[in-house]
Order: sequence, then structure tokens, then C-alpha cells
Amino acid sequence: MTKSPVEILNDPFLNKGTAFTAKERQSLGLVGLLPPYIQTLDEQAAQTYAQVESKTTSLEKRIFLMEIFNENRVLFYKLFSQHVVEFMPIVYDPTIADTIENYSELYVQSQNATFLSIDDPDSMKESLKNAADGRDIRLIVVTDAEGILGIGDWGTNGVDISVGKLMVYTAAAGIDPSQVMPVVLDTGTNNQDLLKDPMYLGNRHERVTGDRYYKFVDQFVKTAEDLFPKLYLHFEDFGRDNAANILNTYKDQITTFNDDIQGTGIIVLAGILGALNVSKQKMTDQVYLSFGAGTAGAGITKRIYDEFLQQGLSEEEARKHFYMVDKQGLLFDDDKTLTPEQKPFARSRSEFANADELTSLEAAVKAIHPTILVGTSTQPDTFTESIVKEMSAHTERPIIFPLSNPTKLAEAKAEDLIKWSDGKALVATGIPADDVEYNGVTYQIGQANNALVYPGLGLGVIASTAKVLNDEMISKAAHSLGGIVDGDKAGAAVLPPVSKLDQFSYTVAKAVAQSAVDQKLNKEPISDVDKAIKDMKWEPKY
Ligand SMILES: NC(=O)c1ccc[n+]([C@@H]2O[C@H](COP(=O)([O-])OP(=O)(O)OC[C@H]3O[C@@H](n4cnc5c(N)ncnc54)[C@H](O)[C@@H]3O)[C@@H](O)[C@H]2O)c1
Ligand SMILES: O=C(O)C[C@H](O)C(=O)O
Ligand SMILES: [Mn+2]
Repeated sequence: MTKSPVEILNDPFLNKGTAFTAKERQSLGLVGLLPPYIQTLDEQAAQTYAQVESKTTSLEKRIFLMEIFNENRVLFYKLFSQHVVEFMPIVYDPTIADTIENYSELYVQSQNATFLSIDDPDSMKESLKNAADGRDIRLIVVTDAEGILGIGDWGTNGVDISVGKLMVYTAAAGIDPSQVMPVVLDTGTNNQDLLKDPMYLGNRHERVTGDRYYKFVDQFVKTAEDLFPKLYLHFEDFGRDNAANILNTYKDQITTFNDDIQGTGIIVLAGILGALNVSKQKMTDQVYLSFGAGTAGAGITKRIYDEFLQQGLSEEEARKHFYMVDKQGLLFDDDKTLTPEQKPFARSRSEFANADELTSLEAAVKAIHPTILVGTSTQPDTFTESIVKEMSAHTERPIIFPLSNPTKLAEAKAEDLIKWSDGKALVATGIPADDVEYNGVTYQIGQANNALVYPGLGLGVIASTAKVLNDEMISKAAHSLGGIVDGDKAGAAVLPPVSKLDQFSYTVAKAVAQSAVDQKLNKEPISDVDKAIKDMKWEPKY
């Protein structure tokens, strides 16, 4: 179907704006519809970048960048790729949290997303087809928005996380933006402020749960798989009660991934490996404490635990190294409210003389003497000076990762952790952190955000045509990030910098694709993994 000139200018996958050549303007019927000077992509990027810079707040910058995204994908990604470090926190986390909270107020355009309503399941297939508009969809990011970052339930507004995660896939790993689709499953919201807000654009009822919810998710998975047979299905920010259930249901059947469980597990394992490379300590000597044992906390713990097994410990031996603290304090095995993911790491009260007193993080740290503390609690400023001092008193180089997002929810600031530990803490944060100057050393702070790994992982899975994404591939992804940072340099970060995102996405992709091929999980024959990845890679150019 050929598009009319106006349709072309309104199609972000086709529109080149002022970069349409004289010949294209003639042949497509665009003569007179654009100013006469023909810009190059570089000129367009320079001009739009100056406009971005003229905005004073991150939110204004993001709103402007989304205009470019809505109008011209090549230009958007050219700009993004030229300014990755500057734009990541604007396009993605933390600014994305503001656009989700204000989605209805800020709404101008649907951004090629698909909105699937639990009240209208019969139109699901048609909706997905309409949104694909004939495109060959290889990657969907889907959310039901029950647990957006650490800010909770945002109903239909959560669609922005699907859009944002996909933008990072393209900027970091070169996934073709015409082959992706953001989806929100609107199953209602329990956010009372949204339900009362006359401007709210989603379904105005409480969340549907139980069978009807799982049937709707299943209908979505089956319909999407049926329509797009080469699909890699990424789940994002589902609630704690559903995320692991959904992953466990589908992970052996289709090519799927849960970012909060698996992506976060990979980046934290990579960060810990990086930290141990600095401290020259052994993984299996570490004592691990997860603060906030929800979707991410439990997913990370399981990944690190699996690493202990891989390094030769028995299940029983390995389990002795792990502790979890959630709302109720240290998790014990007599607790009836434990989730299935928490149960394996709950401890026996008989291990402690003062078990009943271990109801706070501080008490737990005193009793356990963890060497690694990872925060996924959504509780700001909970890694206090006294906790950090207590950890530092019992271990030479404490590994402390406050990972809750966005910025306002982080368990601690990198700067404080460095200061309170007298420069000893090996720190990574969920959102970007500035260098910290302390006692004449410049400490670089790694970003332990799943965005550093999920794009490469996805590229590797898609390029290798893998049937499933399994633990072996996930482990290979985490280990592939080693060696990029020089751990012997004073103040070295525990993870590679965002400025090298495209390079290490490629490293991750190669490790994952090679693992898929080695395990014979590829659906199509692949003789050269490197070439398969390079052939997949999309670049922003006309
Ligand atoms: N850096 C990253 O890549 C990354 C990845 C995923 C999640 N996260 C962050 O981790 C946080 C949690 O995300 P999630 O998806 O696991 O959410 P979740 O709701 O599944 O888990 C949060 C957990 O924290 C617990 N909690 C609440 N209050 C607490 C308290 N006072 N003390 C101890 N625990 C408490 C909850 O009971 C729950 O188990 C979010 O802020 C999210 O942004 C970061
Ligand atoms: O979205 C992010 O920044 C990371 C993570 O998936 C989260 O939920 O916080
Ligand atoms: Mn997430």
C-alpha cells in the first residue's frame, strides 16, 4: 500500500523531514511540503540538539525529544546515539518516572504503543495488528504497570516504561526501531489518585486479579506469539505477586525475559564480580544480604546464589551465605507470608540468640555481618551511616549497592557511602551518579541498572534465533562484562561506564548468542555468531 505524501510526513518510520532529497520530494509528492534547503542528518541532529539544550529541565528536554521520536525515528536515534550519557537519564530513568506520573496530563501522542484493555479482550488481535501496521515485530516490551520502578501502580500511564525500555534497546544495541512494539496491559489500577483523577486515560476500576487476570495475560502471550513468530517477549514492572509466576509459566516455552528478575540479576552479578576484581576477594567467601526481597531482590539473590553453586558450593553450603530483610525484618522460615521466591533464603530462628529482635536492617546487619548489601526496597535513605560503619567494621571492602529507583527512592547516595566507609565501600547505584572526590581519590560509580545489560542480551537472543533464554545464557551475559574496567586503578568503578554502552552491549550479545548456539538452541542455522549480530544491527542513517 503506497502512502500519500502527508501520510509519509506523519509516519516516524518513513519521515526524513528536511532531509528528503530533491529526487525523493519529486517521486513521493512532497514538493512544496517542506522548506527548500535540504539538510543532512548531521545538520538536523545539530539543530535539534541546540533546541534540547535550550530547555532548562530534564522533563522539558524529554518532552521535546519525544516530539522528535514521534516524528522521525532516525533523527531521534542519531541524536540519542551522539549523546548517550547525557540523554539516558532524560529519555529513561529517572526522568521517565515523572512522565509516567503525569502521563495523562502530558499526553499528546500514543508513540506507536499498543493499549490492551482487560475489558475488551476480543479486540486484542486486531489491536496488535493495527499497531504493527504490517511491520515485522521481533521485540515487545510489555508491562501491566503494577510495580513501575519503585513508584508503584500507574495503570495505563505505565506504557511509558515500555516505550522507554525500547528506546534504550535501539540506542544501546541497535535493535531496529521498526521491529519493536511497546505494550501496556490495562487490567485496572489500585492507585486511588488515578481512579479519582478526571484526566486519567486508563480503565477506571480496580485491578482485575486471579483467573481472569492470568487468562488475559495468556491470551496476550498466545496472540502475540501467533502474530509475530520471531518474537522476543520482555516483561517489565509487573507486581510482586505476578512477575515470577508469569516468568515461570513461559520461560521454557517461548523466548521470553523478565527484566526486573533476570536483567537486574545479571547486572548485579556483573557488579559484584567487578567489585571482587577490585578487592581481590573470593565470591564464595561473601555474605549476602538482600534488603527488599521483592521481584528484583529475590531475582538478584537467586542469580548470585546460582553463581555460588557454579563455583562449586553445595546448595546447603551456598544457602548459608544468604539473608533477606523485607518489611518485617530478617526473613524466617516460620513466616506464613513468605513468597515462593523468598522461602529458600529464609533462616531458622534457632540460628540467632536474639531472633525476635531482628526486625530492622540495622539489627540484621549487626547480627549477620554481611559483606554485600543490595537495596531493592523502595525505601529511601535506609542505608544509614551507622549501618555502613557497622559493615565496614567487619569487612575490608564492603560491597554496597543501593538500587531503588528513581532517585528519590535510593537507599543511599554514593557520596555518603564512600564517605561513611572512609573510601572502602565498593558502590554501584541504580541511577547515574557523579564521581565522588574523597581524600584525593576520584571514585567512579558504576550504574547497576538492568539497562546496561538487557539491550545486549536481547540482541544476542534475537540474532541467534534462540528458542528460549536459559540460565546458562544469563550467566554468560553476566560474566562477559568482566575485564572492561581496570580494577587496579584507585577509585575504579565496579561496572563499565554508560559511555561504552554500545560496545559492551555488543560484548553481551556475543556471549549470549554464542551460548545459544553452543547449546543448539538456535531455530535457524548460524555459522558465524559475530556476523549474525552485525547483520541485525540497525544504525540511524537515511
Ligand atoms: N537498578 C535496577 O536495575 C533495578 C531493577 C529492578 C528494580 N529496581 C528497583 O528496586 C525496587 C524494588 O523493585 P521491585 O520490582 O523488586 O518491587 P517489589 O515491590 O517487587 O519489591 C519491593 C520489596 O521491598 C519490600 N519493602 C517495602 N518496604 C520495605 C521496608 N521498609 N523494608 C524492607 N523492605 C521493604 C516490599 O515488601 C517488597 O518485597 C524499585 O525501587 C525498583 O526501581 C532497580
Ligand atoms: O527501569 C529501571 O531503571 C530499572 C528497573 O527495571 C526498575 O524497575 O527500576
Ligand atoms: Mn523495571
